[in-house]
Amino acid sequence: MTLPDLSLALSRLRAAAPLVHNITNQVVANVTANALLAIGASPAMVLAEEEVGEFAPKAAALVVNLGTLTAPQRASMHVATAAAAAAGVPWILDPVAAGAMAFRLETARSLLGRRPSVVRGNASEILALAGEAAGGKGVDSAHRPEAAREAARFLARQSGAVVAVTGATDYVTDGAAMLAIANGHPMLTRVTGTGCTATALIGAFLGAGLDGMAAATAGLAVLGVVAEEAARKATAPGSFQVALLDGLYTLVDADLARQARVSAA
Ligand SMILES: Nc1ncnc2c1ncn2[C@@H]1O[C@H](COP(=O)(O)OP(=O)(O)OP(=O)(O)O)[C@@H](O)[C@H]1O
Ligand SMILES: Cc1ncsc1CCO
Ligand SMILES: [Mg+2]
Repeated sequence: MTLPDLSLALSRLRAAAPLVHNITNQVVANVTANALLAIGASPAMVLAEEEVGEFAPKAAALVVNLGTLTAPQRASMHVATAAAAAAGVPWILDPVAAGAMAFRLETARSLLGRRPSVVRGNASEILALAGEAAGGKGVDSAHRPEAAREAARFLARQSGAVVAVTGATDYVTDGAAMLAIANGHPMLTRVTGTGCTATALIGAFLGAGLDGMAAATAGLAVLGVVAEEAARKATAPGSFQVALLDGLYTLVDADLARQARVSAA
């Protein structure tokens, strides 16, 4: 396939300033809200089962993240994704630790039936969803992304979603084409919620009207490019986290297009 054109992706996002509905975990709620504001989106964390069906149709995109899943949250996720699907609002699933616990795996599988536009996970999560390997070190991956490439392709074919598997190199597939994004920095693994941030950024690009392949590629390229610059400025996790947030705010289209290392894989 031709590579997604990232040259105007950021301008489109900033012009749209999409309202992004997040049902996410309690570790990263603040981090991802700040990342979405920095990139130019409007985040709202709306969780109650009584509210999500009203709110999801008003949003430009919905982000569903299983990181600190509880039974009430699961009920909210089913209401929100049904409402989003009915209203044509694109949504993205982050199946945090799906390989490590049965409740999450079962929840992720049932949500997959609600037709997410994108699923973004680490290698262990994607392998688990594809039924190929249980495990994961809690929320961290116990596998390399290369080990989950074909599982991602299988899962994309089976679910109809674009599947993104992250790690040192990220892979994005619609079940046929496969793209690699070779940006990023190991410091991303020393700050919590960078995968969740990747998912939220992809959600923002979906909300700006990009299709699943383009949104996933843009979101992952943005985070990777910004992380490289942040790692040049900061050499430890605390200052790196701040530099990452600043970089999301200062990044412009031309730098993204020049620094993104996206290729067919
Ligand atoms: N070794 C690495 N080198 C460069 N970039 C990396 C490396 N490992 C992960 N990344 C990047 O870090 C980000 C998060 O990916 P990761 O696969 O660690 O997510 P995750 O395990 O779901 O994270 P979390 O659950 O903590 O949010 C992605 O943008 C990915 O490209
Ligand atoms: C540390 C942690 N535990 C549950 S969710 C989360 C954030 C990274 O996924
Ligand atoms: Mg994760």
